[in-house]
Amino acid sequence: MSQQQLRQHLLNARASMSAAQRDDAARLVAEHLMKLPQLQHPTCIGSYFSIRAELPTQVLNQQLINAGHQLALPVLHPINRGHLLFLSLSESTRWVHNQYQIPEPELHAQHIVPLQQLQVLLIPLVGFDQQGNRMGMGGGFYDRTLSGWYKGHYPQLLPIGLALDCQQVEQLPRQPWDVPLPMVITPSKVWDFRG
Ligand SMILES: Nc1nc2c(c(=O)[nH]1)N(C=O)[C@@H](CNc1ccc(C(=O)N[C@@H](CCC(=O)O)C(=O)O)cc1)CN2
Ligand SMILES: Nc1ncnc2c1ncn2[C@@H]1O[C@H](COP(=O)(O)OP(=O)(O)OP(=O)(O)O)[C@@H](O)[C@H]1O
Repeated sequence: MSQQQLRQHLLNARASMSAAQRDDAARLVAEHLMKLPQLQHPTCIGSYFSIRAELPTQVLNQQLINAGHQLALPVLHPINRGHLLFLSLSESTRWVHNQYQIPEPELHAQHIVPLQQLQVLLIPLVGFDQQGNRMGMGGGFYDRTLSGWYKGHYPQLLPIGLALDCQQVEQLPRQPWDVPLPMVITPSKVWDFRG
């Protein structure tokens, strides 16, 4: 199976679940997440605005805000193509749609949160394997975001992939730029890939 066929296969698996099943899954993932030591005091968390059949994050995001965490959401970088910026959310955040029709906070330079300030980064997955290798939508956005982390630039940051159980495969082909995740959370389990 080619990379593109595998991505389509995993997207189909994800889409075959009902909205109610996905909501149940999101509740279980939120329970796992909220128990992590990193979330036991108010902190700064990068999250995402879920679309289509992704693990839903709207309820989870509100739960994190209610627990006192500061959230930052991804915005496609307007100049540095293929890169993401993370913008802090507030009650006055205005939303715009990006080129993929994903809602993102309106870009204001003063709302940019550098990765140095994030303790946790929640990452949408199309698939993941038993070594923590991930597959995304194919834009390389999170590969670029994670490359600095992989080099040790943000030692405080814990990247966590969020997924449905049906998104796990035994082994994904690993590209040179792929950064394996230290942790993935699915409804059934917290997958800790750290040595
Ligand atoms: N909710 C969410 N937000 C996210 C991501 C994500 O995967 N999920 N991203 C994760 O990287 C970034 C956006 N990357 C994306 C890359 C491709 C497509 C997508 O739908 N691609 C279409 C082709 C569309 C086109 O080329 O115009 C496709 O593959 O069918 C979506 C998001 C940042 N924000
Ligand atoms: N660190 C990087 N620097 C430059 N280009 C990169 C980097 N990481 C990935 N790319 C490019 O991005 C493209 C997409 O990579 P890939 O198919 O692995 O995306 P993905 O991991 O599925 O998507 P995403 O990271 O958006 O979730 C590749 O063609 C690759 O050349």
